[in-house]
Amino acid sequence: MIKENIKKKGVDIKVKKVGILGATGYAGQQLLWLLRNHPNVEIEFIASYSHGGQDFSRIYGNYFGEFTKVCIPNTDVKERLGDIDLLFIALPHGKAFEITQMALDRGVRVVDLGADFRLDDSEKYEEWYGKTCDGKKNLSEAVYGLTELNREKIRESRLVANPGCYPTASLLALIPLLKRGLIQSNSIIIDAKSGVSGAGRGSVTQTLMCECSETIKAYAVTTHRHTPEIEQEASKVANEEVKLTFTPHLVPMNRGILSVIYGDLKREIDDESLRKLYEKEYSGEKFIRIKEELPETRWVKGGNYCDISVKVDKRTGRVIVVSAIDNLVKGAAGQAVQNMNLMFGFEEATAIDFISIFP
Ligand SMILES: NC(=O)C1=CN([C@@H]2O[C@H](COP(=O)(O)OP(=O)(O)OC[C@H]3O[C@@H](n4cnc5c(N)ncnc54)[C@H](OP(=O)(O)O)[C@@H]3O)[C@@H](O)[C@H]2O)C=CC1
Ligand SMILES: CC(=O)N[C@@H](CCC(=O)OP(=O)(O)O)C(=O)O
Repeated sequence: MIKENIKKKGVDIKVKKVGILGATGYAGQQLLWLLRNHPNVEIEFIASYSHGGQDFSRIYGNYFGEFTKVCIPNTDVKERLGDIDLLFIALPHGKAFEITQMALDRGVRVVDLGADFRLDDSEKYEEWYGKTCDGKKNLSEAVYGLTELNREKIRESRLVANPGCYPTASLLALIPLLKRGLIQSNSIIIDAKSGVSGAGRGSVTQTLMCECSETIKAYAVTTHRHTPEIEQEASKVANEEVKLTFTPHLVPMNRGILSVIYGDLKREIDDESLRKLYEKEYSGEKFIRIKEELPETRWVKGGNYCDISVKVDKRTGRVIVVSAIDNLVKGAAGQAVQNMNLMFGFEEATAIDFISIFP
C-alpha cells in the first residue's frame, strides 16, 4: 500500500486514525475503499450493526486477501473512541445523535454521512424525518459539508454534516444563479434521477431486480426529505427564502445521479455568458467541471466529480441546468474524504484524485 511505501522511503508523514461506523453499508464501504488508499489515514476500526465479529472481506468479496479487518459491533464503538482522531458515521437516519455527542466529548471529530445534522431547525427535522431530534444541541455547531460552498468553515469544524446525494448535485448546479440573484427563487423545479445504490444495501423490495429493472419511476413526490435540505442551503446562498419543487426518480442503474433543474430567469442572458459565469464561479474547483456537452452519469461514475452544463431556453426565458455526480462518491464518501482532508489540513484531493471509471 501507498502508506507503507512512503514510510519505507523514510518520508515523515502525518497520519490520523479514523473509525467507520456503518462500514458495511454502501456508503461506508465506498468510504473504506477510498481511505485504504489514503497516505495519511489509518483505519483503526470498522463497525457494523449486524455483522459484528465478521471479516469484512466475507461481506464484500472484492476485498478478499487485501483487507481482512473484522467488524466490531456498533455498540463497541464508544469504548474505542479514545483510539481515533475522527469518526465517520454512515448509519440510517436518527442513529448518529448519541455517538456523535460521545465522540465530540472525547475530542474526536465527526463526519456524518447521514442526515441527522443537516437541517438547522430541529422541528423541520422532526416534521420531514418523522423522528425525534435528540441532537438539538449539536445542530448549531454542525457545518453543512458541501465542500465548495463551506470550505473555510469545514476546516475549523468538529462536526461536519455531509450533504445528501440529491442536494449535492442540485445545489452545486444552482449556486451560481442563486448567488447572483439571476433566478426567480420560487420558480425552481428539480427533476432528479438516481441509481439504486442510493437506497442503500439494506433496502429490500424496491431494489429487487424485478421491482426496479425495466422501469423508471418517480417517488416521494412533494414529500422527499431532501426538499427542506436543498431549500435551506439555497435560501442561505440567495439571501431570500427559496421554495422549490423536487421530484426524485429511481432508474435501473447501480450508481449515479442526474439532476435537471428548471427556473425562470430574472433577466435576459445567453448560454455563452451563463457558461462563462459558471466557469468563473467554479474556477480553481478541481471537482466541478463546467461542460458545453450535457453531463452524463457514465462520465462521473466512481469519481468525485460534479459535471454541470447550463442552457437558456430563449423562447420561455427559462434556464435549464444539468448536473451529474456519482451518489456514492461526490454524493457521499468522496465528499466525506474531501471534508476530512480539509479538517486535517491534508491536500484536499488526497485519495480522491482519480478519473471516473468507464465503461
Ligand atoms: N447510498 C447513498 O447513495 C448515500 C447514502 N447516504 C447516507 O449514508 C448513510 C448510510 O447509507 P447507505 O450506506 O446507503 O445504507 P446501507 O443500508 O447500505 O447501510 C446502512 C448501515 O447502517 C447499519 N445499520 C442498519 N440498521 C441499523 C440500525 N438499526 N442501527 C445501527 N446501524 C444500522 C448497517 O449495518 P449492517 O450492514 O451491519 O446491518 C450498515 O452498515 C445513510 O444515512 C444515508 O442516508 C448519503 C449519501 C448517499
Ligand atoms: C435512490 C434512493 O432511494 N435514494 C435515497 C437518497 C440517498 C441519500 O443521499 O440520502 P440521505 O443521505 O439523505 O439518506 C432516497 O431517496 O431516500
